[in-house]
Amino acid sequence: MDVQEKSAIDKSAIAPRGASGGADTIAAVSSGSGGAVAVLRLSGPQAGAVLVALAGRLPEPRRAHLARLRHPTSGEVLDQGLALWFPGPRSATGEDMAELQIHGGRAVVAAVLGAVLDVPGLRPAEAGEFTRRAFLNGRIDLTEAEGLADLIGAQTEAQRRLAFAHAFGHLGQRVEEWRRRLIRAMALIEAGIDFADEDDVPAGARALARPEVEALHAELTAALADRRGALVREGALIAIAGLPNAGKSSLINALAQRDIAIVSDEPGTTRDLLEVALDLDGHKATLVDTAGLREAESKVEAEGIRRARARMAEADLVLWVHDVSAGPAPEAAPSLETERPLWLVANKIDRAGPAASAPAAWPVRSFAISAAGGQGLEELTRALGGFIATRAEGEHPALIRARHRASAGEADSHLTLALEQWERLDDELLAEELRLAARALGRMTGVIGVEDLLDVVFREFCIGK
Ligand SMILES: Nc1nc2c(ncn2[C@@H]2O[C@H](COP(=O)(O)OP(=O)(O)OP(=O)(O)O)[C@@H](O)[C@H]2O)c(=O)[nH]1
Ligand SMILES: [K+]
Ligand SMILES: [Mg+2]
Repeated sequence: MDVQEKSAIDKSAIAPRGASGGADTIAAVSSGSGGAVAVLRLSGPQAGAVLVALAGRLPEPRRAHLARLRHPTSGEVLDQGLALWFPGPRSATGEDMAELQIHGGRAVVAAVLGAVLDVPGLRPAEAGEFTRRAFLNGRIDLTEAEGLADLIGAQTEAQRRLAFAHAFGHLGQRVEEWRRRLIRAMALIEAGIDFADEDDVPAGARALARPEVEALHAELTAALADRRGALVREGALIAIAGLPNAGKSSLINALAQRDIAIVSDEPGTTRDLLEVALDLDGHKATLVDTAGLREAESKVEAEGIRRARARMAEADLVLWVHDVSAGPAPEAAPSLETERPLWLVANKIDRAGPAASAPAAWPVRSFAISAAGGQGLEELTRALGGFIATRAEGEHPALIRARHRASAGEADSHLTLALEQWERLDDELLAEELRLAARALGRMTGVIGVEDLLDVVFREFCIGK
């Protein structure tokens, strides 16, 4: 029986659109708009010929060469710039590639790109197509492609660091290592199937495989329990809660420095959840303003309160806002029916004076602020950034996206079943469970069965990447 999983995908089934036999040659501007220098990239079998047509000759591989760039048919000089030649397969996409660094002016870029695309057989690249070709040619795995998308989109320092590790193979290597170990365990069991009558196969092949499967199962379960990747990528969810009129909406407006929520002296102003994405001291967070918690006076308010409680139950942190001008903070932290981390934010210290601002002794962190006046907000922002940093720190987590968690979860459930039924399943069925687990892991890096996923992954890219 063949115990090796297919190690490469069937490329013909997922070749770039429009490809016939060999791929087309694609071209696009890969630099952002508006810079002094624009970078034009070409990939495909005609890249070298186009470079010769424009720059006069093929530069030495991977060396920048200053060249006059001419229109291939009219001979008109279009610009002077740097030409680079990256012969495949040792290029970013695995194909022959050319790069032109030209002046970034709109007219220059349009003229050079136009001249390139005038060459028969050349066409503009679709969004993410360079990266897609790199994946199809085995230069990167699917998790690395996602990492690149995240790196380009990273908005905070923590996201940049995570995406960088991700883009350069951290997750892919770990998952491939899991998969290889799984295939080894499967091979042991299948050896038992195929050669049961031969003497040299250890009788205890199954017994040898079990500790390895147990170890893998434990590692996968731990990776699934680790939510740090999601925390950095999606950001922390911070719910602002409290009694009506505590100043929750005032606080979200102050932290966002924008007028997001309606503030009024009427209790029960906020009904719907209001969310805003913020960069808190270099860390991404989503803040949610919620309806004040009390006995609802209307159906709409009751629904608002139900939503508030539901969102609080999911939050990484709840900020409990208390109006100190209305009396001292409650002696004990309010029961939220959930066990989320909770900080006390004593608000309106401008009104009550510093004496009243000292919050009651809660077993949590507390802050004294004025959402309206701005006091204490800087300290609160820094503490929130620190909270996210602490929760997200440590070695780079394995599972970052929902897609990764789904694959790992599927693998995990096959391993759980295999271990539970270990003695009852015959060799063939046991090996099948392990094979299904290996397949689920293979989908994460894209070595198998990812045709349906490619559009989802590569859609995130911009043109030229
Ligand atoms: N003096 C003072 N007033 C404040 C402060 N923060 C909020 N307020 C006032 O308190 C009142 C209620 O503020 P909101 O932000 O609407 O309170 P809320 O908690 O969102 O109220 P609901 O949405 O009704 O639950 C408004 O009149 C605000 O102007 C503060 O720091 N100092
Ligand atoms: K209010
Ligand atoms: Mg409000």
